[in-house]
Amino acid sequence: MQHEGKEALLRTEGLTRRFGGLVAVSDVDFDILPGEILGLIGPNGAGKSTTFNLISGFYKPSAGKLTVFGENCTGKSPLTISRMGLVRTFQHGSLMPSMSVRDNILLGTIHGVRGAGKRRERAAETAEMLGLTPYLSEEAGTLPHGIQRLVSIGIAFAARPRLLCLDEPLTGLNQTEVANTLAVLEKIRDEHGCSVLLVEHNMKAVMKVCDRIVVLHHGQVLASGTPAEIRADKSVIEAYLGHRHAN
Ligand SMILES: Nc1ncnc2c1ncn2[C@@H]1O[C@H](COP(=O)(O)OP(=O)(O)OP(=O)(O)O)[C@@H](O)[C@H]1O
Repeated sequence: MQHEGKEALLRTEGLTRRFGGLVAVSDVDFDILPGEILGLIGPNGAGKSTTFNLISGFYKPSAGKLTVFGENCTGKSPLTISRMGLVRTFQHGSLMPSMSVRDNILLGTIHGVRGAGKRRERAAETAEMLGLTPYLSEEAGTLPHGIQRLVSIGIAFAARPRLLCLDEPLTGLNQTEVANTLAVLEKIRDEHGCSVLLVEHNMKAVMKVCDRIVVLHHGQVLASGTPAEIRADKSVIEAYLGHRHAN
């Protein structure tokens, strides 16, 4: 499948994951295109984390196919997939709190950059890009939450992925920190052509920054389209309202 001449960076076809009798993700098809920020949203329990774990190799699919950068990656390990250029963060942070920001970012260069000098250069460039230069020598765990979240993105981006997958990077951030992080994501996309997959509950932020959005509900794709299309989609509105009423 091509989208206006663009070949997908990532494609799922019939992606399915069962946990015993529960089908967490069922027959999910979607693409991520070069240079786009794709939002993956859905009410609690919709299957977002499971999908995220499937595409980064942390879970093996029960059925279906995963293609990353044109290669069949179904059942491949997280390390193989990350070395190909799909790098992820984790919901509860991906940093080493007792290490400096510099050493944390250096962790992200281990597989992709040869030589200590080049690694330090990459870490410095990454910090500059994310506005983390003033914090390079600070112990990461002592920094404000918003800065720690950026360091987690910095570790992932230091590998210069072609596809950066972020698991709820905005949780617990204030408005200024959210705006700052969204600006960083746009910079990563605009200056490096890196695509971003954003799994996120902050709907306002998703609507603002994403080029396209895929909505999951009960483990299936309920809708996909531009933010304007998703905002106007009756089935999406019902899924979220129903969910809110259920709680
Ligand atoms: N390891 C697991 N074992 C059993 N069931 C699981 C497991 N992981 C997820 N599930 C179930 O699969 C369904 C989808 O869960 P998932 O965590 O993917 O949803 P989510 O959209 O990420 O939710 P949230 O927004 O609350 O994080 C839920 O019913 C959940 O209870």
